[in-house]
Amino acid sequence: MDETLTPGARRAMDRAASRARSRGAAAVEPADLLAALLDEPESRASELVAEYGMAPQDVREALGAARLDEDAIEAAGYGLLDEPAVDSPRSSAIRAVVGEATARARADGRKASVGTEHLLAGLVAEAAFVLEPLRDAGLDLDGLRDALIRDEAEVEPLPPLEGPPLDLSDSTRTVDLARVLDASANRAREGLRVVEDYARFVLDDPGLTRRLKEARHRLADALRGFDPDLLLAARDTREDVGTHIMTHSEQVRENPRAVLAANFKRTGEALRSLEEYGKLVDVWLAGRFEVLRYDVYTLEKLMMTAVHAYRSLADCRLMVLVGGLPTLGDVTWIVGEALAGGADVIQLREKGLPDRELLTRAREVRILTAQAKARFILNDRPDLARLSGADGVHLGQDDVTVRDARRIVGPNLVIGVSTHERAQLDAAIVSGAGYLGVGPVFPSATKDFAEPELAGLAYVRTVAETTNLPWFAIGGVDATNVDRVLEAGASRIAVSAAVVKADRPRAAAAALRAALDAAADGR
Ligand SMILES: Cc1ncc(COP(=O)(O)OP(=O)(O)O)c(N)n1
Ligand SMILES: Cc1nc(C(=O)O)sc1CCOP(=O)(O)O
Ligand SMILES: [Mg+2]
Repeated sequence: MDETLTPGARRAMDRAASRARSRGAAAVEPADLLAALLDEPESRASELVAEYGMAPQDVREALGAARLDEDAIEAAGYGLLDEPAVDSPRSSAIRAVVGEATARARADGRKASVGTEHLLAGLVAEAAFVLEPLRDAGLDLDGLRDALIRDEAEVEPLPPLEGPPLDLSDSTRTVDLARVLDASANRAREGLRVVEDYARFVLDDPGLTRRLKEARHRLADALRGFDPDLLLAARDTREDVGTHIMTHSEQVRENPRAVLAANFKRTGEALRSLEEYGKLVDVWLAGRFEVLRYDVYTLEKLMMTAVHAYRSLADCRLMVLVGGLPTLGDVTWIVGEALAGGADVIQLREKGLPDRELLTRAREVRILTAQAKARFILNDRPDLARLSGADGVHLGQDDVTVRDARRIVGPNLVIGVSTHERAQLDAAIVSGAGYLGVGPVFPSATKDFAEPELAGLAYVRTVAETTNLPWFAIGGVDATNVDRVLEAGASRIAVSAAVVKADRPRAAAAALRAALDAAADGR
């Protein structure tokens, strides 16, 4: 480790590593660090979070952290680390967080020590997606961000301004204002473009790209409210003192995700500047920047959720839904066969089992999937998904909403949503779904659908053209028709009967896997 931590920050990093280990995760993630920071109520990070609306124990509860870990540790047979886990692998997100924290500590003039408040600032700056869901539970995230993420250039307090406020009848002052607006307009335009490039080229997501493009056009439209000649005439980039000031955190970007996070931040700040200084020109116009700023916050949340989902499901292609089996032994056997055949996601879909029995089965599937490095999704039940340490939960149109489920499962679990038509697809994406079920493609032996309810291959084609969020074609898919599903644009499928009711489940899964892999190689 190259950064120097205060004892409190070091304890937090060690606890984060223990939490990651107890989840069976390969690397420490931002949510591990957040929960670990709040384990000590006396830490500066805990005090700050309490100051901005949430008691640390409420945050942990909202994250599902403390109980989840204890249950997962117990269920998976892991022990908490006795030794400090300072050398545990860190995800790229955590590295960005610690890099930012180190830069913040330096800016505070405390070269020798990164404190818990700097780690919290790093999380707010580089991994805001773990804190976003806490807004619903009462966290004033904007206040916390304002308190922690001051511009480093601002650390040296400026002397108070003397003299009268901006006088727009004075032409010099008009030029000053025009310079502010021009610079902020450029920052907002550029920031949005960088973010759009991420949606377009990294996520390859047509829906998100379109929404960002629309936001860029709305910005351009609002900017027409200012006199363009005046803004251009006031531009004086060579003499702008700000162009020569580069902070450490502006120079270092660890990965494309860090570029994305920094540019959302930059765009939000520039829009705030346009809004505030715009009030001196036209209050109504200022309101348009405010609306745009909130839209950008929503897009930030959607995109960060998508990035998280891509990362957790990027390589997954074959989901097998397991359910309707008489005993735990049957479940264990089928899951083992499906995994051996190449399933990389197991969804436990049991209807009507007593909760306790369902949780026992879920915990068993969690252990089997973790051993095989596969994902585990629980159908219908966010509460039991959290208790069993699942990677995610699947919700249908009649199940609890994504918003409500998020409050139960916390920020880390992926939430999948069933969609059967275009309107549901759009709504699921906006709701923050991490992946989608797309079907029913064909009549199913597992679930009854009336003929008009079949979404068919046409819907598969629509989804393929609309989003690049991970999605699974589902409903009657088997070895006889999988090629048609793949030709329609699917690259992932979810099946039940084709594997669970097969004479040789392992071979059935392997045949589907081979078809999926062949299609992926051909693309
Ligand atoms: C991947 C996937 N897609 C769709 C569903 C169906 O969910 P839902 O509509 O809630 O129906 P039930 O499975 O609960 O009967 C799914 N489970 N998985
Ligand atoms: C549970 C379920 N949901 C669907 C949907 O379209 O939302 S299709 C389906 C059944 C999936 O099982 P099988 O592969 O045996 O048809
Ligand atoms: Mg359901």
